[in-house]
Amino acid sequence: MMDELLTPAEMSEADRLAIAGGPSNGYGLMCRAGAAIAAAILARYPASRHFHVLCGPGNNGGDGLVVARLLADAGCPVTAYQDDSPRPGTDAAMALAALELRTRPLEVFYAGGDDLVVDAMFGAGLTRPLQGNFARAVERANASGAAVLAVDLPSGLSGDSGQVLGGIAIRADMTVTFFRRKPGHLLLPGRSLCGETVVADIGIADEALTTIGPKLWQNNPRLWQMHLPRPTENGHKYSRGHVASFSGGPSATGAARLAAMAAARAGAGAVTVVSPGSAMSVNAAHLTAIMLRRADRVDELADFVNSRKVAGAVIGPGFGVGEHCRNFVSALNRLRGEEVLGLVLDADALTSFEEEPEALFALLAKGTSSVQPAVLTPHEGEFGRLFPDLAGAMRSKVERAREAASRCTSVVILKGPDTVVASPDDRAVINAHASPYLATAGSGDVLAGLVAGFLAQGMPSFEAACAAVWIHGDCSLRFGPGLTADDLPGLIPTTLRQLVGT
Ligand SMILES: NC(=O)C1=CN([C@@H]2O[C@H](COP(=O)(O)OP(=O)(O)OC[C@H]3O[C@@H](n4cnc5c(N)ncnc54)[C@H](O)[C@@H]3O)[C@@H](O)[C@H]2O)[C@@H](O)CC1
Ligand SMILES: [K+]
Repeated sequence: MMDELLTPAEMSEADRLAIAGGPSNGYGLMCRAGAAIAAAILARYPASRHFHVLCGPGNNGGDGLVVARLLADAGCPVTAYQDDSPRPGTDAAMALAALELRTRPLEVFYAGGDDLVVDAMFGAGLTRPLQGNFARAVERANASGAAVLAVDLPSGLSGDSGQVLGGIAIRADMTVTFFRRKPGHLLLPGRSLCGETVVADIGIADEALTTIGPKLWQNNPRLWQMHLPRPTENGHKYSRGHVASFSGGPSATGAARLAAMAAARAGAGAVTVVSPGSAMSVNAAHLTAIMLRRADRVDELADFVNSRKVAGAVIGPGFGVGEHCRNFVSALNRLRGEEVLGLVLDADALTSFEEEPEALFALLAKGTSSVQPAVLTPHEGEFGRLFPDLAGAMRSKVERAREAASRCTSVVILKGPDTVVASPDDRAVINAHASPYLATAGSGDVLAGLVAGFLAQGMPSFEAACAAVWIHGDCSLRFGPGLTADDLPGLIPTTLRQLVGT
């Protein structure tokens, strides 16, 4: 499985373990890294007019020096640029000694549109914003019109957070990294600066992962496919999970119906829209396969959940912000682990606790180890209301989601073009499987319903959340332009069929 993501610190630990285990030493690994890059260049950009290799002072620069040597050996017109020679005794110093070309200072670098630029200035070791000749080289490379291939990471980009340190970074067409991807390859804006990312095998054995124990993955069906619900021959509708989706008032009913339809398409055997009396007729006019039940008060809600064996609930989309919402969330949470198996809180159910997030966290922490955690599905705005100190880009999106999941003892789906799913047990995924067309009104309601549909069928919360995010994204990729949230539920079966068969 290649889905593990390693932070730069974990990657240097993998390097260390590989070197300790042999047979390659550090210089050997560097030569393999350089060879993988040179092979990618000759395969993808063989007709470049000139090859410019920009080298930094560390091992990333060392990889570049190996690339320059191999390209020169292959008869390519190549220039290597480096300002400060690597420290004596380092692997990069060995790479420089083996290079028969004389390096040029970075300030003379200039590329034309038919050239190839190899960015080997900084990789995992970037610690501060690019300045001086490095920053100017980045500007010239980005403005050149030449194809750009980044070694390990585009220089200027943090491999940890996917953020650009100091506002300037290489914009690559292709990035070749080693052993496993890093979070910065998937988180934005990093992902868009990497271009196509290729992972090269440089001889680091997978056993290194056993020691490192990474808990972050790229979201992929391999992580959760085995948990997807499959109906049994003798199942009946309630044994396939009954989902309740909570409607707002007469002018805010559509979101609950979208969530309800998604839950049904996820395979829940029965789905009910629970509606205030004032919106019963509006909901009734739009529902067929989905059932309808009135509940204005907490006791009506509890009665319904208990008598109809509700196994999953989604509340928040269009529900309305305020005390009534807080009371319903509290009531559902009390039933969690007793009758309601899985609870999804979205939109207004999150915003309703804006003034007192700790009250929500205290509610959600009540679970025993046998109770599945609730699932919260905030976008950045809602996230900022519940976790104001974690808002903004100062910390990596993965760290922020993990901290939030731990605080609220729940699985957190921090939505966006680089959605992160984090579990209170520290597992997390980054999702890159989605189309930008998914940014459309109501799409989050469908996601929340999908999660509830899977939870109601007994899927564990983290796996249910990861599956819902990926499947939601897959639907958007298959539909493309013109996608509306109404289209999404109808697209779910084709994706599910590919994952679970017929
Ligand atoms: N044995 C290994 O560890 C291997 C490492 N590899 C390469 O090594 C790279 C990591 O090497 P390093 O740890 O040496 O890190 P880098 O080569 O990314 O940079 C390290 C140096 O740059 C300095 N620096 C950081 N930010 C700077 C800035 N903005 N301006 C000026 N100087 C700055 C640091 O103080 C340090 O001296 C990987 O990205 C990969 O390309 C590969 O060769 C595979 C094997
Ligand atoms: K680089």
